[in-house]
Amino acid sequence: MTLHLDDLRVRHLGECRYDSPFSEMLSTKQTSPHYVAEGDRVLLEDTVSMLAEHGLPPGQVPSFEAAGPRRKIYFDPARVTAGIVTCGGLCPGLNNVIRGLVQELSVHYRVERILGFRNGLQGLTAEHRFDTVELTTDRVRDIHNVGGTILGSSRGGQDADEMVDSLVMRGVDMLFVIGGDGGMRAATFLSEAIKARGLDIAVIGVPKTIDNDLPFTDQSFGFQSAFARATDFISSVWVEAAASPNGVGIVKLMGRHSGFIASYAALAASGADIVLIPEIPFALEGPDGLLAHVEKHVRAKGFVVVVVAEGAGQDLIEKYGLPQHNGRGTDASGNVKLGNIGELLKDTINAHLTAVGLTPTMRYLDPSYAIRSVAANAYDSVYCLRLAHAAVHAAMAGRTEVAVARWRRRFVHVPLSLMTSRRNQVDPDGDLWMSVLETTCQPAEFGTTSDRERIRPPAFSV
Ligand SMILES: Nc1ncnc2c1ncn2[C@@H]1O[C@H](COP(=O)(O)OP(=O)(O)O)[C@@H](O)[C@H]1O
Ligand SMILES: O=P(O)(O)OC[C@H]1O[C@](O)(COP(=O)(O)O)[C@@H](O)[C@@H]1O
Ligand SMILES: [Mg+2]
Repeated sequence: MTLHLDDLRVRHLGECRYDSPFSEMLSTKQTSPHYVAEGDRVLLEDTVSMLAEHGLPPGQVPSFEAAGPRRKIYFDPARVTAGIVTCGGLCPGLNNVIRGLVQELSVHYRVERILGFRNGLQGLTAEHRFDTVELTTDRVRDIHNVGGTILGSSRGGQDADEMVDSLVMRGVDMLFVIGGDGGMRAATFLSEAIKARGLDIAVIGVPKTIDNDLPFTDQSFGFQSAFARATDFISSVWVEAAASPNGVGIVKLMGRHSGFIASYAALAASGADIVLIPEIPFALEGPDGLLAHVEKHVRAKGFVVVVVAEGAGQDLIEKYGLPQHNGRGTDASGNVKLGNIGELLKDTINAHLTAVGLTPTMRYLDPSYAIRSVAANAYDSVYCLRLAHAAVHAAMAGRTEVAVARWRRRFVHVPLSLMTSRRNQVDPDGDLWMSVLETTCQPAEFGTTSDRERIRPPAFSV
C-alpha cells in the first residue's frame, strides 16, 4: 500500500475564525510526551527501520493530523445544530460515545440543538427524517450503563442525496456517524454529496467495529469489553469438555473477516487448544489436518477446546457443509452472509472421532450476540469518552470527511478515504498470531493450504 502525505491530509471546511472555549486552556500547551500540540503531527509508522527506509526529512514522513481542541474554531457554537447516528451491528460503548458527544457539545461548546437520528442511516431517509430524538445532557445521563444504542441501528442502503436533503431540512451543521466499514463508506458518500452541493456541513466518523477490522485505529472501542465477555464462554466449554468423556468444546465467535476477537479471547482465557481465524486457511483432512490434531488432543488429555471465528474456513463449507450451513447472498448492507463454520466443525469432528472409536461429548456454543450486546467496561468507557471529545473538537474546527481514531496511543484525524481503503486483519506473520501459537502450541498451519490465499496485510510505503 503506497501512502503519500496528501492521502493523510484532512479536509477543512474553511478558515477558523471563532475563539474556542478551550483557547485559554490551550495557550500554554506545547508538544510533550503526553500531548500533541495542534500544529504537530503523529507518525504513521513507529519503528526506526520503517522511518529510515523512506530516507525522508521529518516534515515529509507520513503522519496524521493530531486530534484535540483548537484555539480557533470554524463554527459559531451558538448557531450549531449537531446530528448523531449509529449504524450497523451493535458494539459495546455506542451509548458512551453518544453521551460523550452530547456532553462535550452541550457543556463546553454550549450547543443547544442536538438531534439523534433513529435506527441508523434509515433515520436520514425522507420517511424518517423528522423522527429524531432531542439529545440533552439529562437524556443521556445514565445511558452508558447499558449496551446497545439508545438511537437504534440498522443495515440497508440509503441514497446519499436524500440523506443530504434531510440534513438541510433539519438544519444540521455537523453529523457524527458512529459506524463500521459500511458506516464509514456511507459517511464518505455523504461528504461527497455535501461537497458537490457546496454545503457547509461537517461529517465526522467515529469508527465502530466489534470485529476490530477497521484500519488506522489501534483497537476499536468496545473490542475489549466484547472479548472479555467471550472469555467466559471459552471457560465454560473448557469446564464442560474437561469433565466429559472425549469432551469437545467449540466456541464460535464473531469476526467476519478478521480473527481478533477469537485470538484475544483465546489468549485471555488460555484454555483453548486450537484457534481458527479467517486469515489462515486450514485443511480438515490428512495427517496434519485439523481432525487429526483434534484426535491427538482427545487421545492425549481426554478433551479439546476449539475457538473459531465465524469467517474461518469459509472455503470448506462448499465442500463439506450441509446445505443449511451454507451462506447465501448478502445482507441489506451488502455484507456477504457467511456459512456456519461452527456447525460444520461440530459435525465433522463428531463424525471423525466417532469413526476412530472416540465417540465425543460435544459442547458447542455460539455466543455472538451475547458478546457484542454488553455494556462497555471501564477501559472502553474512558476510550469512548475521549473519542467523542476528539470528534466534537474536529467538527467544531471545521474538519470534515474524517474519522477520529487512536493510532499508536495518540488521538488523530484519519481521512475517511483511508478508513475504507483496507481492512485490519490479524497478520499471520505478526506478533499477535505468534502469541496465539505460543499459547495454544497449535501448528502454524493445519494441513497443506498453500494453494489457498493467506492474508498478508500490506506494508506502507511512500
Ligand atoms: N458502499 C456503501 N455505500 C453507501 N452506504 C453504505 C455502503 N456500505 C454500507 N453502507 C451503509 O452504511 C450503513 C452501515 O453499514 P453496515 O455494513 O450495515 O454496518 P457497519 O457500519 O457496522 O459496517 C448501512 O445503512 C449501509 O447501507
Ligand atoms: O447479525 P448482524 O446484526 O447482521 O451482525 C452480524 C455481523 O456483524 C458483525 O458484528 C460486524 O458488523 P459491523 O461491521 O456492523 O460491526 C460481524 O462480526 C457479524 O457477522
Ligand atoms: Mg461492517
